[in-house]
Amino acid sequence: MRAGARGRGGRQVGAGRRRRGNRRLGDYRAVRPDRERPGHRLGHQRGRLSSLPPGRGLLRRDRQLRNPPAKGAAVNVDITDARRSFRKNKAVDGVDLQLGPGVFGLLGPNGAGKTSLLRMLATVLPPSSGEIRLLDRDPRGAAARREIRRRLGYLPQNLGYYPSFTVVEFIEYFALLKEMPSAAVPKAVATAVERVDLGVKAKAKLRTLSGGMLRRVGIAQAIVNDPDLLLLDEPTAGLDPEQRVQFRSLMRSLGERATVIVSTHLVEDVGAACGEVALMSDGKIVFRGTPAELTARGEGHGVGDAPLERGYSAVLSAARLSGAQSGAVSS
Ligand SMILES: Nc1ncnc2c1ncn2[C@@H]1O[C@H](COP(=O)(O)OP(=O)(O)OP(=O)(O)O)[C@@H](O)[C@H]1O
Repeated sequence: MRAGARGRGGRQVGAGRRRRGNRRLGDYRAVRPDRERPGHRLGHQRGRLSSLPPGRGLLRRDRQLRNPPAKGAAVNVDITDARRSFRKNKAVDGVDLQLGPGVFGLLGPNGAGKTSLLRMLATVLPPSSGEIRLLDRDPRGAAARREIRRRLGYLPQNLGYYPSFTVVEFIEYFALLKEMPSAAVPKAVATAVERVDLGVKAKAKLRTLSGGMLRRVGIAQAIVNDPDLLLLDEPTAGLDPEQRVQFRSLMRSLGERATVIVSTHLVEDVGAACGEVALMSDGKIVFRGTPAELTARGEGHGVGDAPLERGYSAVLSAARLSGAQSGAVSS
């Protein structure tokens, strides 16, 4: 741990900021889902890729994909028939998921519903219907939600940054939002900074950092409280290859104790870091298994340069065909 990562900004984050920050992190009741997308709007924003509309056809709900965690393991995520619509658009359309510790990859094309699912798990987007239990608590209760948020780490797709904050100040700010004991904050911040390999930039202002470095600051704020449930929405976007390799190793080590869910478009990240993977299409989970099982689905008929990409494209094509057929039957 480097001395440079010790915070001087903790005292600068006053109660007023903390109250405001809590609201911005997403109040279940205050969410205006039809108007607003990201949960965080703390400062200047980096652009978001616009989502394409979902493909045609919907698959039937796939209950046999349920695969409970090993007996005796903590069930940190337990969701049954979770749905979230934005007007007529079914962003999440009947998802069942039970997850214990480990690294779980979430794959799927643009608009498949990955971010919406993660936002529900992050308690910033209430489901339209269905049951969600996180860390053995029901997030509909205010006290339970607060406890979940203390033990949660969330890197949204678009995290806003205060440009004039230093790296340490920013991560400290999130540590305080997560209600960590103030005495524990400086060490936790220093550890998080080191884990994302930003020790040399600890005192740098955020406005001076590159996009990839900012993403690493985002990862650091997500892990500062050593969360039991870590949700990462495209964490490796903008990271260089060396940093991506380091990040995968960080995920594997975090996943030994916590439940880590990573939404990504990079199938190599899934192959290298995830014990299990789910593929979403049109709001549904259309595949769940190990990366090796996904690879096997592409043998002989997938499209792509890498074996895992062929598995991905084969499952997706089958799901789209099945969705189109069920759409044709019902119409
Ligand atoms: N706040 C919102 N208001 C209206 N529609 C939304 C909102 N959030 C998501 N959607 C829609 O829900 C669907 C799922 O979007 P979501 O962002 O969850 O997908 P995704 O799989 O994360 O996509 P990407 O890979 O492009 O990030 C899309 O059709 C999207 O346009």
